[in-house]
Amino acid sequence: MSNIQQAKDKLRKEISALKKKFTSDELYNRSQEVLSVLELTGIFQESKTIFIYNSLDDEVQTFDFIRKWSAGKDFYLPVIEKDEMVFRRCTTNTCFQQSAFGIMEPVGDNYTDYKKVDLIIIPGVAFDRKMNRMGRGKAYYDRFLPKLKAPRLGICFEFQLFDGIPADKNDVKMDYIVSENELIW
Ligand SMILES: Nc1nc2c(c(=O)[nH]1)N(C=O)[C@@H](CNc1ccc(C(=O)N[C@@H](CCC(=O)O)C(=O)O)cc1)CN2
Ligand SMILES: Nc1ncnc2c1ncn2[C@@H]1O[C@H](COP(=O)(O)OP(=O)(O)OP(=O)(O)O)[C@@H](O)[C@H]1O
Repeated sequence: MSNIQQAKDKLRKEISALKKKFTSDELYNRSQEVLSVLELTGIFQESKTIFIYNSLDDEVQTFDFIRKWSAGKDFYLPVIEKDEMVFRRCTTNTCFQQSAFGIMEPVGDNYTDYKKVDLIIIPGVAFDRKMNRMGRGKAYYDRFLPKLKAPRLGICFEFQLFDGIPADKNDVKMDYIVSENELIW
């Protein structure tokens, strides 16, 4: 394993320990703060077709947010299919199926009209103020993002945001990062 991969794994463990200090209620409340910053941004307000994610317990919680905005915006969620990430529509009628990672993935057709996407909202384990992002170590987003021209907006809790994190040439940079306390672009 390279030095960068080792440094990333170490940081993943550190973040995982930090997250354990918060109850799920605290993470839910912080999620609401992060999302209220997101709602203030022009890029979110102006976007209609949005790629987002269905959160795991330790990520910014998106479930209520998607429902709240689903009348005015079209949301799509990731599905892992043959080790590739694809996106499917999420409406109030969508059926979900639990993936191997424990994520609820929409059932239905894959959406491939990538040029219509206005914004992609991306989870991460850690981000830095130079716009680097580190994920869960499977490179799904790093492989997917070059297919899309839409602005990339990372969302995270403040304790996941650093001045610098380990990054290499494959890591795709964010255009915006939003936390409870910061909006970076
Ligand atoms: N909410 C959400 N959905 C997503 C992602 C994500 O990061 N968050 N993905 C972004 O890629 C894709 C799924 N990728 C995932 C990759 C790893 C793990 C995971 O739980 N990994 C374990 C460690 C597994 C291991 O032992 O290697 C972990 O992080 O604890 C989950 C999802 C698509 N959907
Ligand atoms: N675009 C790519 N194509 C092929 N392999 C890649 C690509 N990006 C990263 N990898 C490899 O995949 C492995 C995991 O990468 P890395 O730790 O950067 O993932 P990550 O940032 O956590 O993933 P993700 O973007 O899915 O959240 C590394 O071995 C890395 O070299």
